[in-house]
This record gives sequence, C-alpha cells and structure tokens, in this order.
Amino acid sequence: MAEPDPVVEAVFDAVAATAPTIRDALPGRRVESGTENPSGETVLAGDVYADELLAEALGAVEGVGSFVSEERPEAIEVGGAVGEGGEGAYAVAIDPLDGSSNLRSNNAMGTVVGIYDAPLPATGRDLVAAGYVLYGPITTMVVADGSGVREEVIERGNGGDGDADSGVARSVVDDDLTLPDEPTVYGFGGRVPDWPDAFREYAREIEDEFKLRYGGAMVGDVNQVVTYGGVFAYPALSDAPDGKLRLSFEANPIAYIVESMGGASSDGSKSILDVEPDGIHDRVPLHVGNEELVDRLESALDG
Ligand SMILES: O=P(O)(O)OC[C@H]1O[C@](O)(COP(=O)(O)O)[C@@H](O)[C@@H]1O
Ligand SMILES: [Mg+2]
Ligand SMILES: [Mg+2]
Repeated sequence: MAEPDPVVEAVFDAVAATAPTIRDALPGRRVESGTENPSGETVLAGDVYADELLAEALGAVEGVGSFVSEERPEAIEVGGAVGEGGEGAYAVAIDPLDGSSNLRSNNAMGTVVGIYDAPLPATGRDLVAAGYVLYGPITTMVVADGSGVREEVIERGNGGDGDADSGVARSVVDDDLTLPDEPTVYGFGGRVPDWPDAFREYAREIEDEFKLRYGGAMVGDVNQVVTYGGVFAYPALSDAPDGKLRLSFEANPIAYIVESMGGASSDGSKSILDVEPDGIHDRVPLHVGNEELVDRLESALDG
C-alpha cells in the first residue's frame, strides 16, 4: 500500500481540528452576512466563519501553496511551497459550509475539501485526495487519499471546553469504506418541472425502486448513498443547464470519494473527473452512486 502523503495527512489534521470549533460556532451564525458569494448566493454568517477559520488553518499547512473556497473570487497564495519557486505545493479548494441554508431549519451540513496537485481550475484527475466533514448528530469525516476511503468520528479532546486549542479526539470507525452492493436510497435536487424530460423519466424508475432520502445538503445526501448504496444527483435544470453544484469545490471532491469507494460519477455523459473547467466557480450537473445506477442514468440521458 502507498505511504500516506504527509501533506494530505496534515490537511485533514487541520480540517479535523477545526470541525468542533465550526460546529460550536453555528448557533449564533444562522443569519445572513449581508454579502453574496461569486456564485451570486446569499452568504450566511456561518459560511463566513467557517471560510475564515479554514483559510487560516489550511494556509498554515506546509505543502499547501494556494487556498480557494466557494466564498472567494480567486485563489490566495499561502506560501507553503515545498520546493524553491513553489513547485510541489498543493492547491486546496473547499466548500466551507455545504448546505448552509439548513442552518435555519437546523438540519445536516458539511465541509468539503479537495487537494489538487495543479493550479486551479484543474480537473478532478488532478486530485490527490478529497474528503468531507458531516455535521450530523455526530461529527464524522470521510477521507479518500488514494489508498482507500476511511470514516472517522471527531469529538472534542479531553480538554473540551469550547476552546479551539483544546484538541480533538479522532477515531477511525471504518478504514475501508466501499459502496454497498445492494442500493436502497436516492436523492435528487431541483424542482421536478425544471428537470430535463430524460432525467424525469429516469427519476420515475428510480423512485419506484428505492427510498427517497433528500435533506438539501449535498454532503448529508451523498452520505446516505455512501452508507446505504444508491444514487444522488443535482441534475441539469431547464434554466440552469450546468445545474447548481460547483465543480471545483463540490462535484470533483465528491466524485473522487465515491469513485474511490467503487462507485461512479457522471456529468450526464462522462466521469465528473474528466470535466474540463473554464473557471474556478464553474457549475456542473452531478450524478454519483452505484455504478449500475449511474450507467443507467447515462443511457437514459443519451437516449
Ligand atoms: O436547495 P436545493 O435546491 O435543494 O439545493 C441543495 C443543494 O445546494 C447546496 O446546499 C449548495 O451548497 P452550499 O450551501 O455550499 O451553497 C448543496 O449542499 C445541496 O445539494
Ligand atoms: Mg455546497
Ligand atoms: Mg457552501
């Protein structure tokens, strides 16, 4: 098995270290911040807090050369080069708080992380690792690092007093996550009348076969598929042919994780990891899950 990449490990150490602090900060940050992000969406106080905390934590990791998030117009150089001139340093792209509209209704949210071995925008083939934190009833972190996919439970360390420096306790609960062979759940975003006809027909078949699990946070909804097997999609919409989710911050990391678990991803015709980006805030239709269900989706959209 390949040796763990120390920079990748350090990035996920930093993400794990911030997770309890982000979680604790959410109750007072359910309100709008008064700004919009580069995708034209309302930014909540929780989005701003998570973005700033993670920028500081990830920017301090040696071997991380640049940092960008869906809340920032462009990447910032953070100077963690491993070679002279910056070569060898990774570019880290994050969705600091995924599903943040769930802050109001107090439902699941997450943080998504992609570590690219190329300046952004890059394709998902340039990812060396990806992961997500799920702020559910339990805080968990799923990491795909090229050698496998693991799930950890993250809790405050023994000094747990709400202090960011008090440390975290991490326990690996599964060190070889794979998609279950017998899928049981699905979750599709967007309004049914806005779906393309071919997707609507595919969805009709899927909803006859499986149980609906949709909560409005990609990380939470994908984690249902990761746990029970099935298919998640935020498809192309009639007024938004590229769908809603962002390639660099959301779709690529999730596709990398699901493919690493033996599943498949698609933009409708090919793996998400093969989508060539024009810009850092590009959106893409995202479909991920058990290979058989993603193959059926591609056939349905092709027909
Ligand atoms: O509200 P909708 O249309 O169901 O959209 C839900 C989707 O939007 C998102 O909330 C977008 O993520 P952000 O909260 O990071 O902008 C996804 O997590 C989720 O899959
Ligand atoms: Mg998101
Ligand atoms: Mg977000």
